[in-house]
Amino acid sequence: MSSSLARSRATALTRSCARTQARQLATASLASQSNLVNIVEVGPRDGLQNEKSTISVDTKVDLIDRLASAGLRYVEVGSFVSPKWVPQMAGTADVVCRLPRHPNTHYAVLTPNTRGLADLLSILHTPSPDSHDTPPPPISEVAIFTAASDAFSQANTNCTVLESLQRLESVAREAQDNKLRVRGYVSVVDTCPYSGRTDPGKVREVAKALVEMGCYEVSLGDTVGTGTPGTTRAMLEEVGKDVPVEKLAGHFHDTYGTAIANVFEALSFGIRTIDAAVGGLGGCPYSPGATGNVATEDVIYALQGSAYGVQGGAKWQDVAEIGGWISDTLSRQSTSRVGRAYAARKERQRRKEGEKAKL
Ligand SMILES: CC(C)(COP(=O)([O-])OP(=O)([O-])OC[C@H]1O[C@@H](n2cnc3c(N)ncnc32)[C@H](O)[C@@H]1OP(=O)([O-])[O-])[C@@H](O)C(=O)NCCC(=O)NCCSC(=O)C[C@@](C)(O)CC(=O)[O-]
Repeated sequence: MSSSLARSRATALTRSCARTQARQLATASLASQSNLVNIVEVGPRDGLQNEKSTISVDTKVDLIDRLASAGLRYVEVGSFVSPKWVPQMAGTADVVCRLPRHPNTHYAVLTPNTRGLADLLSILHTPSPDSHDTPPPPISEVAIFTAASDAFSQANTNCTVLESLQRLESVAREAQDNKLRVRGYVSVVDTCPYSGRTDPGKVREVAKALVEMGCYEVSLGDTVGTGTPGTTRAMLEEVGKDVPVEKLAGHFHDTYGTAIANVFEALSFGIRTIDAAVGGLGGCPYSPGATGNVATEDVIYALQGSAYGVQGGAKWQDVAEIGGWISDTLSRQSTSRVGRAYAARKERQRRKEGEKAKL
């Protein structure tokens, strides 16, 4: 065999070994991963921020209490953002002060800047006037958010992506100094409502920057809800080059009806944290035309009989009841397919029992 042929065979062998090794590593890492899915319930924040009617603090606290009682282990309860930008989040300070205590449920709030974080910290650090023994409100985490396009970042937070990352660095540092975990969001990972298709390379760059500033997890937001399993996979593969899958979460809006398919694509990629909103509530006020998040009850229902379970064991029926209640309270239709089917089934049963009682 000529030496150049031997060299090229050796190179091919090395490449094929490297590919096999990479495949084995990926399989081993997936196999060692739990198949339990963490659901981040964003209904009280992402869900309510876009509602037209005013929502009382009582209703918000009641919603959070019901969600935690149903077994949801992680609830985003509001945002310390400017009320001029997002009026529905104006009562977040009151919500935080009245949070129901559920020891197994983590609560988080969004803080877009140091002003928002300072408002949160002043609540956490001010002793309760009633009793010095009362522990501070149970907030263990903040979420910071930016985007993969300048146009969306400008519309949502009045600055470019780069400026937002600079702004968020001090928020992340200060939050960690105050023993709060930090979660990051990247919006418009599939399409931007102002500038069109998003470059997955930009998503990768921004997600990496968030991890570098200390985010334990980065949630990838298909804000507009245009993603398909194909585009979602391509974006995840790009981001996965710089951010380990254990640090990624999926956040899918359901505008084109592909959110559940995208959830399963993300799970098959190795992601184990999915954001969802009860009743399919939600939408970003700066994402015109986008509908709500994937419904929590739809995600839990779809996971039945699959290889995955739900961390905390929340039942889809309980979540559908809450989705029905909050939708009625807000005088809107639930967009959860499961919630609607469940309500229709209950209505049929009620009618049947009514007819039986008449006989
Ligand atoms: C970031 C800012 C504040 C910049 O807004 P700005 O106007 O550039 O801020 P500013 O520093 O110039 O301040 C302007 C005024 O706002 C006040 N202000 C300043 N900061 C705060 C604060 N934290 N809390 C309360 N007030 C605040 C500040 O005090 C001042 O008051 P004034 O002197 O005019 O009376 C603004 O753009 C903002 O609040 N944006 C929030 C937008 C938002 O909440 N969007 C929805 C959440 S993100 C989302 O939904 C997407 C996600 C996460 O779900 C994932 C996905 O689906 O993609």
